[in-house]
Amino acid sequence: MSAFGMHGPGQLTGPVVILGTGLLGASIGLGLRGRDVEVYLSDPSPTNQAVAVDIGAGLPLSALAERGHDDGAVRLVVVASPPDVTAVVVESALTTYPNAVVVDIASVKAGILAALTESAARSALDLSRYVGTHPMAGREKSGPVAARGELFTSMPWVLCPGPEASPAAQETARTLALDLGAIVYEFTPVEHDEAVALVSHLPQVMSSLLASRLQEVGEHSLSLAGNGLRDTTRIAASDPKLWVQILGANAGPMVEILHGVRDDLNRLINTLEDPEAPGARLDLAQLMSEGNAGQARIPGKHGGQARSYAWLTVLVDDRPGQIAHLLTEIGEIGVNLEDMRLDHSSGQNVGMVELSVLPSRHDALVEELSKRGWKVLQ
Ligand SMILES: NC(=O)c1ccc[n+]([C@@H]2O[C@H](COP(=O)([O-])OP(=O)(O)OC[C@H]3O[C@@H](n4cnc5c(N)ncnc54)[C@H](O)[C@@H]3O)[C@@H](O)[C@H]2O)c1
Ligand SMILES: O=C(O)C(=O)C[C@]1(C(=O)O)C=C[C@@H](O)C=C1
Repeated sequence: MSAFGMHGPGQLTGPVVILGTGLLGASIGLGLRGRDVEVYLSDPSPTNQAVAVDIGAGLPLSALAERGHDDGAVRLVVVASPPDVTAVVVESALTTYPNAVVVDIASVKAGILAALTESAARSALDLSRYVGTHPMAGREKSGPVAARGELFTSMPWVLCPGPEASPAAQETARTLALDLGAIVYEFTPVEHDEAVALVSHLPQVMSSLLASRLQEVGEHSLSLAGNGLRDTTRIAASDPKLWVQILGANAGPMVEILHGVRDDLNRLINTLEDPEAPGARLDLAQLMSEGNAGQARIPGKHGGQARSYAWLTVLVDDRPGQIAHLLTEIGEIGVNLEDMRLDHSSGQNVGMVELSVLPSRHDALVEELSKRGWKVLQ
């Protein structure tokens, strides 16, 4: 596995065809249109296709011929369909667009390459033009309405070329990812599936398991929900149809990891059943510090080393223009924001803007914002 740095934007040339215009397909279309690449969109759902066109992710595929192109002119096809139909859609794209590189972006990779390899053994399928890829960027929402052109900025994008993928096809796939601002990694399909089982699929399962505990709880208890619960359950809102396919296609690596989680849960249950037993407190401390050690290993933005940021909270009146005003003032103060979260206290006309900055800039920002009349909580 290896990682590649960024190059200047806008090197990909069209026409590009995107098959599947949901969250990911429409986000890729928006990102490419932002770089003036010619993009054509197709989706079996007329509504998803029309919405993607309306938000500016590209033109309907029917416009390809109207613009004087035949199928042979298409340079790149991005397959952004659900995982279970991806191999079939890739196969048909390789046939329909004889000169195009075809990439897919499905969340699991080994099964798709295996299905295509099997088809190629029976037919004249040209897998030198196919590269499996996976942008490690998404949202808990689906469909083109949730699409964002900047979704991929500074996020990992994995290339998983099969043995037949030509160097030119791999270069096109890499250029797509880099043009959309991603950091490119190269993994084998099997390495990829094992890695995402831990860093993507386990978090989804844990979040869903946790949130499912909330189904029966009374509203009285739920009214105490704070950020701990929100932070750990955001992705429990993800699309079940997509995740049934992802988990089903990566069952082997998941089962191995879940056995380890089960062992840890058993250990915790045993400890809590007798919290006064000798060594019990030490066990709990060890569990927490093992979590600390794992969390500290998660890389920060831009694929760099893990880094901790300092947070501050600014209270803003809940009226239009306040957040824009705050951000303008932070720009004037000259501090770079690393992250931002918004929250509202129920029943109060006040919003809370949580800002994260480099620790070395924290105190100066608190002081400057306070001087300018903002209410800052640290
Ligand atoms: N959601 C994420 O966070 C995320 C992140 C990275 C990769 N992915 C992968 O991207 C792909 C798309 O996911 P999404 O989140 O955009 O889902 P989505 O449900 O938002 O969009 C999927 C789209 O594919 C269309 N579609 C269905 N059958 C099709 C077919 N045969 N041909 C072409 N299009 C078809 C659907 O109508 C829909 O518009 C999936 O393979 C998923 O694994 C998702
Ligand atoms: O941020 C989110 O909503 C995601 O969960 C995105 C996420 C992930 O990072 O695990 C989920 C699945 C995809 O295959 C890729 C990205």
